[in-house]
Amino acid sequence: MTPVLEAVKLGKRYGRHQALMDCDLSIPQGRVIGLVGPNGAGKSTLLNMSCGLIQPTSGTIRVLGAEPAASPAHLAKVGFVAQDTPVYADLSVADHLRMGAKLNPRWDGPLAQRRIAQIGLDPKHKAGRLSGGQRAQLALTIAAAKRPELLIFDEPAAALDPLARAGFLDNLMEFVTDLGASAILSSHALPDVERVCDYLIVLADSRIQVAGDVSGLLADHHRLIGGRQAIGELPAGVEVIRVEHAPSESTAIVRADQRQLAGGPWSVETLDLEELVLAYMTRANQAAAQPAPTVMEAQR
Ligand SMILES: Nc1ncnc2c1ncn2[C@@H]1O[C@H](COP(=O)(O)OP(=O)(O)OP(=O)(O)O)[C@@H](O)[C@H]1O
Repeated sequence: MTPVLEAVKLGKRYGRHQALMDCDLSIPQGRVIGLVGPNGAGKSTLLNMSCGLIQPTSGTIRVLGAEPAASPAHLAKVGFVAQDTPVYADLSVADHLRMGAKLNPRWDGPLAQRRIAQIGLDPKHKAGRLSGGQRAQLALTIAAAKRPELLIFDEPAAALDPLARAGFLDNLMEFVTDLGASAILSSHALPDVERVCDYLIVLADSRIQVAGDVSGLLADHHRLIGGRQAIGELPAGVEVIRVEHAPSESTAIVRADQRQLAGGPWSVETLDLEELVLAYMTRANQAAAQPAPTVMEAQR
């Protein structure tokens, strides 16, 4: 099956600043993908490129088997809700739906009307007077009524209170299920990602740190606790993501086959998604803080 998003050596440079570098991705269809990473990691850059709003400066990106925004038909297959869920302040809710119907060949009017009624939005209400939560719901409704194959959200629930956020994410999941669509959402809220996403991308320091099915990633990563020497001499093939030494014991977050770890002088524990993400973000942060090698060192 064609990947929903495929990137090869994808890069984006803004002037002298490299916002994305050497990103390789191949995401299967039908997933809810969480894109996480620290501020300035390049998440919006990747999402904007996926929608064709900005162009790569190196490498390639394909969305649903074609270049992003390759044609009007391709544009219709992708629903995008940008950061801060922008709306036209002077237009009413009903105007937004009319505009959606005009611009989108597969517009599902009944779905849009039903949703607006369900969330209690007054069609006559000016969008500029909606609360952050109502605006997010309007934007979600418009994106879903396009009946896209892929929904892309840049921090969709950032401005919402916990209850509104839970409602918004439930609605998002309903849509994804009803439409049989894939969804990519960037978020800083790791519990949200853990709740709704089955595929994870950690982006930090302009690079993909790790990507894959959440269940597979959780099965492949472990917390090892043991003596400093044992944790310092792990078997070959065990990838250490993060290690911390305390006076009494050391802890390592590792990627390894469970069998490689059996019988060692350490205890093996499972990780949750938050710990896994933080381990990769910390590693990227530490790597970025290392001074660049001198020409002599690099040549050695
Ligand atoms: N139009 C632009 N011109 C110059 N630099 C930019 C531009 N857009 C983004 N950048 C820079 O590129 C880097 C990545 O930005 P981006 O917005 O993609 O990060 P992000 O991961 O979405 O961050 P956040 O979580 O804070 O929204 C940042 O250093 C940002 O300052």
